[in-house]
Amino acid sequence: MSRNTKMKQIAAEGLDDHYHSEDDEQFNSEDEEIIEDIIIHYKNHFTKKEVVRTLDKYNWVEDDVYDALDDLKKKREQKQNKAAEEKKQPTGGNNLVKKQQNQNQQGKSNNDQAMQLTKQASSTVTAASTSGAATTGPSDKSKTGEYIKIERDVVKFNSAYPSIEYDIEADKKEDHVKNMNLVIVGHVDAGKSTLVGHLCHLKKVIDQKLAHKNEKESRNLGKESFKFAWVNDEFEAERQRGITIDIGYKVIQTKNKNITFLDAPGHKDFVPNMIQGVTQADYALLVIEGSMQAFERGFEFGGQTKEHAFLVKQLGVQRLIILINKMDSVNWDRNRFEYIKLELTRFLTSIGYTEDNLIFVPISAFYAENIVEKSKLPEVSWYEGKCLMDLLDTLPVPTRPVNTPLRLNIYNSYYQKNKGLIIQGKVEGGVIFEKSKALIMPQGLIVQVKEISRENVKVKYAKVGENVDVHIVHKEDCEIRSGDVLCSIEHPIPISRVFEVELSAFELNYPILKGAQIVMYINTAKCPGYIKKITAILDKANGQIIKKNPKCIRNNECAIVEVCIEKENCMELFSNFKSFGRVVLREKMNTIGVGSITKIM
Ligand SMILES: Nc1nc2c(ncn2[C@@H]2O[C@H](COP(=O)(O)OP(=O)(O)OP(=O)(O)O)[C@@H](O)[C@H]2O)c(=O)[nH]1
Repeated sequence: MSRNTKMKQIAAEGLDDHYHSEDDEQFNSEDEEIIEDIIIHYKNHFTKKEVVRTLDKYNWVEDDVYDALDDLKKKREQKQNKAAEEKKQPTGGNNLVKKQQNQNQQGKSNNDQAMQLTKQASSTVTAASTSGAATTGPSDKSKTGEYIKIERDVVKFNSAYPSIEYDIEADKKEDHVKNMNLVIVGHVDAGKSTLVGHLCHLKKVIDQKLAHKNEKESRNLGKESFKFAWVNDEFEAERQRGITIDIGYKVIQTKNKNITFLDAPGHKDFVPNMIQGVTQADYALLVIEGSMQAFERGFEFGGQTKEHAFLVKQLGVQRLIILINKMDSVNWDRNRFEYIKLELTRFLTSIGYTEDNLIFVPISAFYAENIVEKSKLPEVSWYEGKCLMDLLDTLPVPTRPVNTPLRLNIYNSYYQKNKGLIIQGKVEGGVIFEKSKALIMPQGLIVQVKEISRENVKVKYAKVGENVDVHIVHKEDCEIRSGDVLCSIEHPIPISRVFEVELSAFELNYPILKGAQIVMYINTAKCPGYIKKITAILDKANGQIIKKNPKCIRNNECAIVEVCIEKENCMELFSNFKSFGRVVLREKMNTIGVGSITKIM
């Protein structure tokens, strides 16, 4: 019987004074676990006695206990802060970072002021320096929950990192399966969500009850054709509009791999969400609607096929599987397939793909033809290639940079009652270990990694390429956004507001001028800013400068520009970390360029 039930029983029996103090009490293991969880959650804030007293006071109703302790903690902190303020003597360094953080949080930072602060800061990470590789174990000098003084070293920002050896083979018991991330892109309504939804049905990734529910509800709304798409499109707005808005994640196992399918939205308005999916992907599936007129609609100016293919390439995905979908609606016409293949090959090779890296498969996502099994329909007998899942199973898992400092790109975070803060993200570099310390940037906050889980399974460490949930010891006042980075304390990711980009301009309605207001996407972070300087126009073929200090950048030109963003953000040289060194430029809902960071200032 748990303490909670015990208390209720005792209360019912009118024996409220049965328990007096912690000293004369016996707790069963469940009680101990609850007490332990609370103590861990409020590390260094409450004693066991205080926790037990509060639990007793609130009849072991945990939600009430957490609320009460939260209140108490806040009050104590306010009191302590007040006392500290009174004592405090003005100092330089640490206040500088706080000041920057305050400015960032309040969104009030004025460009020149922040630049001034950036220049004043000197050149090492003081509180964080540790003897070994900080990513492999806790640092004894730095304290969890402490904001450290991140000092800027532009020379370091612009040099290569040392190679780091991680002792991960020591843990042989842990079976790291081959993980692969696949993003699914394509023009709106091409059938991306239907494909993932149907795969989930066939692979029994979703519960049959949910499948029936989706079928029934979509039929009642006259939208039965979306019954598979609803597996991913769970939000009301998505179902009403019949489109995907946010990235959907589904993990499906093949014979040899765990494949995470990232279902990206096809609609023009949600390209930023699509970019978020692409930045996590090893390969991309480009879904094309094969029906008459539909391919043409998606392929022409204003359609998303070209923009998606271009972004996928520029964001570093080299291999594309092109699924020509809805082939049932054209009677599996081989000529239609060959025509689309020809047109797409022409375009895709013009933007840098090699023919060897393009694979075309005719499919019907709705009728599951050529998806998990090769189609047996006589109309499809002309297709000699593999079905989608067999193809995916044969793709090599890309080699990933394990010997780099830890870089975990955060794309979501949420607070779980009784547990603390959970960070969801992808390890882009190095290794993250449970019970280690790491740094959240750009905040400069040291955190303790309590637990790591992959696919809801606890693991001792996670390597580059893996999507994980990281449970960290919670710090209430730390606001974490998509695009922040959990990184090694010893080798923190650079942060800056000003940087140089080698940019390829794309689909411009009018030239880009100096001072143009733009939105930069650095990995998944959205950074508003402006073009500070146009340094040169480059020859696309050989990268040589053909014009210095031009007035503007025209469509399809390649240029070197200096960009200034409103707030400091995490970034890397493209040559150090591709995923943090790539940028996408958008203006008024259109993607106007893609580039790589060549200098951090
Ligand atoms: N005939 C036929 N229709 C299909 C097929 N695949 C998808 N559809 C239909 O196409 C419509 C759009 O499908 P979705 O899966 O929502 O398309 P999407 O690409 O995910 O759309 P967005 O996420 O909004 O970009 C739905 O009505 C599907 O039933 C197919 O193989 N054959």
